[in-house]
Amino acid sequence: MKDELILETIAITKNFFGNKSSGVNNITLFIPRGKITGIVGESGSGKTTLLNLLAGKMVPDSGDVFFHQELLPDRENARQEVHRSIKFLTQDHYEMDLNATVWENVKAGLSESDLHYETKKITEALNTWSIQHLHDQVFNKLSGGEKQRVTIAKALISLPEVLLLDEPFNQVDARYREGLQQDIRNIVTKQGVTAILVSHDPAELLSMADQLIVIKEGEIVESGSAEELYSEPKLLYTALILASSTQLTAAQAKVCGITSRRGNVVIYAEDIKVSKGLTNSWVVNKVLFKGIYEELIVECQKVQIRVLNMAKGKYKVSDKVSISVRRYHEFGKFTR
Ligand SMILES: Nc1ncnc2c1ncn2[C@@H]1O[C@H](COP(=O)(O)OP(=O)(O)OP(=O)(O)O)[C@@H](O)[C@H]1O
Repeated sequence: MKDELILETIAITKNFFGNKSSGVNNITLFIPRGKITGIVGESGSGKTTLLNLLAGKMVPDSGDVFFHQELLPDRENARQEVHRSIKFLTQDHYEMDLNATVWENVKAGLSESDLHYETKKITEALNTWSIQHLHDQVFNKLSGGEKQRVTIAKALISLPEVLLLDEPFNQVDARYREGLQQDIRNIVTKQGVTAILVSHDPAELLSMADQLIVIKEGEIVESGSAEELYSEPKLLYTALILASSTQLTAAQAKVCGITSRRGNVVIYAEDIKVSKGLTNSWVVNKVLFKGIYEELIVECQKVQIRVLNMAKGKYKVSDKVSISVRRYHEFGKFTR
């Protein structure tokens, strides 16, 4: 069955100061209802601009945005229902009352019909987002992560149809982050909310997004399921942005035992195995601590590659090792 679309953009362009290298260019995009769409791209590629256009916070210079197949009105003129149906969650907390308490802020997210159940609804929301103990604290005095959880609680208390998330978890510490990601997933699957997520964390996008859109210089350059794009990236840009990896020329790849006909090789850190024995022609240059695993930088004939190593402590700097490459990706010289 075909996915029902909730938001569509047809050839939208937004340039700042007439500068064609900024903003977004000619983007046509279909957002399926009840799914998480992830948007990924290097800094300045236009991700936030695209979210602003989808939220009606910016008006495109040309092209149209449709919500439920109707032209999306801009926020200034928008009917209240559209405002309530599309929630935009940023880190600047622009919709929060900085001097009001957590309780008052979350209450401000309630729709009129929910006001009868005010206490019950707010208590539930505070519990869901683990902020019940902060209910009488002033918003401005909270930590970055606490502010973010209050902002999410307010945005979701009246169950919007679409939730736009711009780097929603990057101020939240690791202890809460996974829980919040799971909560957003649950809201999407159980309540049918549609989420659009911008993040710089590939692991977050790959684990959360049903479909991924890759943006470069304001244009969509690749899209597909998270798994597809990770396993079979068509572009060098996508491979480098989605995984911890090493990019090699054909000559450098030869040192790793790879004959490349296309000229550019990318090896994901997880696809290289390091061991002691056999040729031992590689040397461990660096051991990077990454928490539950390590990344090793190993070198041979001036070629350095990045290797994911789960056996923490097994290798130290200057150790001689052998490598075997399980999988690699090849790209043409001019593949962007
Ligand atoms: N209000 C604005 N006025 C002028 N230029 C802007 C404005 N907003 C964005 N831009 C420019 O448009 C381009 C895209 O910016 P945008 O914030 O959408 O990128 P991004 O992909 O979200 O970046 P980041 O990952 O760093 O947040 C950048 O070159 C930026 O400088």
